[in-house]
Amino acid sequence: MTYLIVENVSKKFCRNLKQSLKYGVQDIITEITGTNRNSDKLRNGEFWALQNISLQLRPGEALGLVGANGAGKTTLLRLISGLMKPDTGCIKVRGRVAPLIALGAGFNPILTGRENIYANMSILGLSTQQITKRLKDVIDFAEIDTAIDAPVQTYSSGMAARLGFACAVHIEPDVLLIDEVLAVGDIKFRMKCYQKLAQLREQGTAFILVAHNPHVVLNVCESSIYLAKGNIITSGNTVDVIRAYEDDLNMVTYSESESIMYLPAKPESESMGVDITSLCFKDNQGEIIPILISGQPANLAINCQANQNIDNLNIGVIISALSGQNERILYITSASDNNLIQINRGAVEIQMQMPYCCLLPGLYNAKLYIKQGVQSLDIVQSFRFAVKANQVISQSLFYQPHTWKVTNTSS
Ligand SMILES: Nc1ncnc2c1ncn2[C@@H]1O[C@H](COP(=O)(O)OP(=O)(O)OP(=O)(O)O)[C@@H](O)[C@H]1O
Repeated sequence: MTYLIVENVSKKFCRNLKQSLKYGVQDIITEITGTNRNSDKLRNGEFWALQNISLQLRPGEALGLVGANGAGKTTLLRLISGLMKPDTGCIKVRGRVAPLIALGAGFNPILTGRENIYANMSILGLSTQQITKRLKDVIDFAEIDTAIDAPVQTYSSGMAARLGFACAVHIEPDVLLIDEVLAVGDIKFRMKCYQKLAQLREQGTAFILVAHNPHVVLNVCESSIYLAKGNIITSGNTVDVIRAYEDDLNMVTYSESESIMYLPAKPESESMGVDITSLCFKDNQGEIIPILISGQPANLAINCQANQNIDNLNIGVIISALSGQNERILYITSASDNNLIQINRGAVEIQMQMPYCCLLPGLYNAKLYIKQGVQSLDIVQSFRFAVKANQVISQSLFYQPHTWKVTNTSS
């Protein structure tokens, strides 16, 4: 049995409002008159928000939908929920579909929470009697208490979101469409939502979960689809799909030509005796590594030109993540390693050798300095590099190289 079949579905939009309205009127006329709409062709100013999308959903199945902003995820959920019609292809749904697209957005602000429960759940297909029977469970789940008889416009966004989620899950849908909504609410309520979803799943509810955060999809869905610019890039096992998505996310702003950074030669008057000439990562064989791999060796090669023999050098490396909050991840100095460095006149390569790169997949920035005591001799503010993984490790904060060992301890 299948709850949902999406077959070769495409949807086009037009960004120009005036043109879009004109096309809308044209479409209505051709639909009424039954003439050929040519809906598989783009008209001037139109673009495909989704193209030839096919998927199936069986009872109890959880499908993750990942992709960058504008990939078409919400559009797909809107089509499945019946809020929009596809331009080509067809969507077959068996049973009741509950869209949780924008939690609380469907509420009427001047109606009370209780009135909104009736309005919302009846739109989703329940009779007044059925709603009355479930009312207490919905209010309890949403933890709204006495505020249930106050207008929804007096609710905090968290309260409205909780009420929206409570309504959707208590209609006991066959297919639940969830768009990013699990990101709302406090941790306690989020845990409750996950438990409720697991319970619904056991009862046979299937769902599609859209999330920007790959952790959420990895935790909940066995299979996933990665959408980009309206097309399916990969589908199948969530672990493989998330790996492909994360690799693309990390590489999108990084080109391998950045893997070695050359620094312009300084005029003699500006040199402090030692100048950094290039930076790159190398493997243990001395080959340049264009992209680091979590868990594999990586040696930061700092090439310098020294115009004299110098000793007592302190090399500092500060690594921060370019994704996220730009927080500092690593701060290594040769001085704190009790390893003040001595170099001879001429060209020299200093390596900061890491037997394992413990960084997670992502884009990073390294800041480097060479100091002698408090005197700064050279500094590089920004050397960008990328890290990827050979396995999915995004549920961790860093990569810990490890092996497993079993010892039989029975005598
Ligand atoms: N009603 C509309 N009219 C015109 N363009 C639209 C309309 N709705 C969506 N789009 C466009 O279609 C594309 C897909 O949008 P959609 O909202 O489905 O992406 P998304 O993957 O859900 O993105 P996000 O992660 O930012 O929510 C985008 O380029 C968007 O600007």
